[in-house]
Amino acid sequence: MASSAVEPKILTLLMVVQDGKVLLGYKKRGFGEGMWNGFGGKVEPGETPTEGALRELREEACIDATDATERGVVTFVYDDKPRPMQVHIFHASQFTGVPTETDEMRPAWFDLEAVPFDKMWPDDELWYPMFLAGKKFSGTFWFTNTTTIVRHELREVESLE
Ligand SMILES: Nc1[nH]c(=O)nc2c1ncn2[C@H]1C[C@H](O)[C@@H](COP(=O)(O)OP(=O)(O)OP(=O)(O)O)O1
Repeated sequence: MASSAVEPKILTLLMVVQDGKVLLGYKKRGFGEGMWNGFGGKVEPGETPTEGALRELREEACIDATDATERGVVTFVYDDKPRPMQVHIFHASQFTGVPTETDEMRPAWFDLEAVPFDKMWPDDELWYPMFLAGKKFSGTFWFTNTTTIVRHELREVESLE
C-alpha cells in the first residue's frame, strides 16, 4: 500500500425511531459496555455497511429493519486503540419482529425528549440533533482515556458519497 495512514475499522450503528421514541440497547459486554447506544458492530468481509447494520440489529435486538437509510459517517479516534473506527450511522422507522434482549444488548424505548445522554457516548449528544432532524452528517471525534473528547469536527453534508 502506498499510504502509511492506518486503515480505519468499519463499523455500524443503527437507531430505530418510531412514534416519538428511539430504540436503544444497554450494552452488556464489549466496547462501550454499560452505556446505552444504537445497535451495531463490525462490518464483515464481503458485506456492505447496510448489510452489516441490518445483521447486527438482528443479532443484537432480534428485529429486521425494513427502511434503513444511512445518515452519517463518523470516525472515532481513540488514543488507546491502534486503528480509528469509521462508523456508518443508520436510521430506520419500520421493522418486523419484537425487540428482545440478547447476550449483548438489552433494548428499551426512550422518548425523544428523554434520550439518556448522560449514560451514552459523549459524542452522541452532539450529532443526535442532526440525526433526529433528518440531516446527513460527517465528522471525526478524537478521544483520550476512551471516553473524553479532546477535539471534534462535525458538519452537515448533502451526500455521504
Ligand atoms: N464514540 C462512539 N459513539 C457511539 O455512539 N458509538 C460508538 C462509539 N465508539 C464505538 N461505537 C459503536 C460502534 C459499534 O456499533 C459499537 C462497537 O462495536 P462492537 O459491538 O462490535 O464492539 P465489541 O467490542 O463489542 O465487538 P465484538 O467483541 O466483536 O462483539 O460501538
